[in-house]
Amino acid sequence: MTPETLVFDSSAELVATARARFVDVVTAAQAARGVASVALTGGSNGIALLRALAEDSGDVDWSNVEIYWGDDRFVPSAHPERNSGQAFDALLNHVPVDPARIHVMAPSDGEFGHDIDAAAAAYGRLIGSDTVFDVHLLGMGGEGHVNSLFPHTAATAESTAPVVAVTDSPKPPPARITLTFPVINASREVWFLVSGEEKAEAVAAAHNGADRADWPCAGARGTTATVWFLDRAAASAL
Ligand SMILES: O=C(O)[C@H](O)[C@@H](O)[C@H](O)[C@H](O)COP(=O)(O)O
Repeated sequence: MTPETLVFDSSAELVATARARFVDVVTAAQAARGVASVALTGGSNGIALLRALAEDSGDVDWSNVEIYWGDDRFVPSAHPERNSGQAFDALLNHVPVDPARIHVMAPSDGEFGHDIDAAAAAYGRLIGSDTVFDVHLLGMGGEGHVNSLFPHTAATAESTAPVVAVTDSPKPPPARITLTFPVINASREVWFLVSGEEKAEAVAAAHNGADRADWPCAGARGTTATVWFLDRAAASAL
C-alpha cells in the first residue's frame, strides 16, 4: 500500500493536523470496537502532539484508550528521558485515563530491577500476539531509527518477538526496551512525525524502498495506512 505523505510549512502545522486526525482515528475505533489502542512515541513532535491533545481531544473517551509505548529508556522511573514520564507530563496527567489501561515499560528501578531481559519479556507477554494498535506513532532519527530499532542491530532484524531489550543503543542511554517490526507492522495505522533537514535523507530512503537493516524507518508500515507527517525540511530530498 502506498504511504500517504503530508508536507507542512511548520512543525506546529504538522502537529495540529496529526492531533485532529488522531482524534478522528481514536473516536472511530471506539465507535467500532469500544476501546482504542495506541502506541506512543517520544521525540519533539511526538510529545508536542500529546500536549496538543491535552488542549483539545474532541470526543475521545480517554477512559477507553489502551496506551502503550513503542519504546522507552531503561533508566529510573523519575529520569527526565523516560518517554512515559514525558507523556504523563504532556497528556496523561491532564485527561481522565483509566490507570489500568496505561501500560508503561518497566524502568530500571521497577519490579524487575536491572534485569532488562525480564522487563522486556514481561512487556512482550502483555503485548502477546493479539494486540493491534489503531495507531502507532513513530519519531525518527537522522539515521532512520524508529522506536529503539537502530540500523544493523539484532532488534531491527527481530522477526518474531514483539518486544526486545536493547543494551547497546548507539544513541544514549544504551539500555532500552522496544517494540519490534512484527508488532509495529500489525498496527492499523503507522504514523511518522518528522521534522528537520537532518531527517531528509532517511525520509527519502524510506520512500525509495531502502532495506530496513540500513534504514529502519523503511520497514515500518500499517495494515490500513502509513502516514508521513513531514515539515518542508524533512521532505526536502523527496
Ligand atoms: O529514544 C530516543 O532516543 C528518542 O526518543 C528518539 O527515538 C526520537 O523519538 C527520535 O530521534 C525523534 O526525535 P525528534 O522528533 O525530537 O527529532
